[in-house]
Amino acid sequence: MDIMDGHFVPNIVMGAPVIASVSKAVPNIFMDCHMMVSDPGNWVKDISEAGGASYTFHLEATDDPMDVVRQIKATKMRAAVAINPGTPASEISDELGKAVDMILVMTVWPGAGGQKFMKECMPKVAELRARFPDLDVEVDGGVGPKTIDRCADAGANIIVAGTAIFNHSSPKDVIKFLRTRCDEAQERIKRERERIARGESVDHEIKHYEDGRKSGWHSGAITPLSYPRVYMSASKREKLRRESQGALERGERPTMSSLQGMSGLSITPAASAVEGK
Ligand SMILES: O=C(CO)[C@@H](O)[C@H](O)COP(=O)(O)O
Repeated sequence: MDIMDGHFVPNIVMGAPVIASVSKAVPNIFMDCHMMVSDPGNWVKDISEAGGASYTFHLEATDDPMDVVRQIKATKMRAAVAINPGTPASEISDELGKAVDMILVMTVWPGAGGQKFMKECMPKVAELRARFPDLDVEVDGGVGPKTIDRCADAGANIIVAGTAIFNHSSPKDVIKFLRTRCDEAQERIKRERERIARGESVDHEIKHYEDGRKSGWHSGAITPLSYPRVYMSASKREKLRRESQGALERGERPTMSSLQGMSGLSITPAASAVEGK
């Protein structure tokens, strides 16, 4: 459930009343609420009372993430923290990683469906999987059959997919495919981790992906050299971070067209996704 406030992101999509309606119409539905909002602490109570099961807030939207986690944990909801493409994984402290149930690594700039998957975010997934072996690590944005292997190999075990599912003639098959790839990769990562714990070596597997590029990492290793801590130049990271936090800090907001510019893709209107279903 994508909740957007038109401030943290340049788009507005539903709020607690819609969550409550869905909850009423589909009893016991598990609603993973991705709060793309400027003031994440403000909506915890409303979303919980509306039937939300998991509350994901953005690290860029708060100065006190631990306080937001405490507020979420005071309800029955699971707590999760999301990071934008410009935010390094190292911004997630050990304390925060241990306090949440899930970390969401955005693979597009939040604000709209139909954008291009940013594979540059994959090292962050691998880093977080290595630092928090038992945590749910979610990816969201441009994920589908063509990009799932990168996500699964890096260690993501929870997938959000919009266009790939709603625009397909057989959504069930796509869901099954994505799930199977993640489950297989998770088994492999667990085996690798066990071998590393026993002091055995693990081959550095280089994978060749459909876009002709290759990459690979020790997905189960915990040693700092096994995953890149810095995956972008410091200046690029700062630039991206400024863009991502601009709305809050300078009163500037990314626009729908700047979002398109960042991803390099056209944006699928939500209405056509629904029609596709
Ligand atoms: O939260 C977001 C974007 O803000 C995502 O959930 C996208 O809406 C996923 O859509 P696809 O990229 O899979 O089309």
